[in-house]
Amino acid sequence: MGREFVEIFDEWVHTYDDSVSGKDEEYRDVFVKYNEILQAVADATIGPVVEFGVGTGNLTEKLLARRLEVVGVEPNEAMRKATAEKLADLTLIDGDFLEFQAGIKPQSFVSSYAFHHLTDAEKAQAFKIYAEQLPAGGKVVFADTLFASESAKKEIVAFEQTRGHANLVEDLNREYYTTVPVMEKLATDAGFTVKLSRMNNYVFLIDATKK
Ligand SMILES: C[S@@+](CC[C@H](N)C(=O)[O-])C[C@H]1O[C@@H](n2cnc3c(N)ncnc32)[C@H](O)[C@@H]1O
Repeated sequence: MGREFVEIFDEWVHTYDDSVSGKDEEYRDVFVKYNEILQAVADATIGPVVEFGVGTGNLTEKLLARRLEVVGVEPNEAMRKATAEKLADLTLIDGDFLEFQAGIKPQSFVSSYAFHHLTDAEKAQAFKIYAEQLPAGGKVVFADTLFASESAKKEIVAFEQTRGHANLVEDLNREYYTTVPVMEKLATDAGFTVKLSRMNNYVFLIDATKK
């Protein structure tokens, strides 16, 4: 579920690691401090952990470096193949934020740069699923683009338009980037205490702990 954007990554898989390292001018601001952002997610995680939207495995590597038990969930076949080549021992399954058979009892659900593929209604559903599966003290740690408000989003989209970043503008309009107050409410309503911290001009760290 929420898989409507999966095919975009059939192409992007070939250049994704260039994008995150700042070589794609349009996305440079989105990926500012990429490695620190992923490290912040990994540092806030307790294992065993289910990671959604693994992509090319960059967050996974940081989780494994902490010696956490990880099950990767990735709906795009080309991304699964790229990550399996890098991390041969990783348990990596086809699935998504809402439908996954991880086969472990996780203490955390984590993700970076992917939760915006879900509508806000699907995000609410996801938090409920995680609340049911986690013990008290269990974590949801996501890094993703969020906007302070709908008007802040409009201003940023207009700014990117003026500087000719048409692909980024299309992405921001097409996918389900939500706001800080909405994300706080979705997590709180599902039974989490949530802390949001700004990581760059786009990305926030969402650190939620089950009550
Ligand atoms: C922008 S990439 C992020 C990759 C990696 N996590 C990172 O931080 O670089 C988004 C990833 O989410 C995956 N994805 C798309 N829809 C998804 C869904 N509904 N559930 C889980 N992952 C999804 C894509 O296939 C892609 O690998």
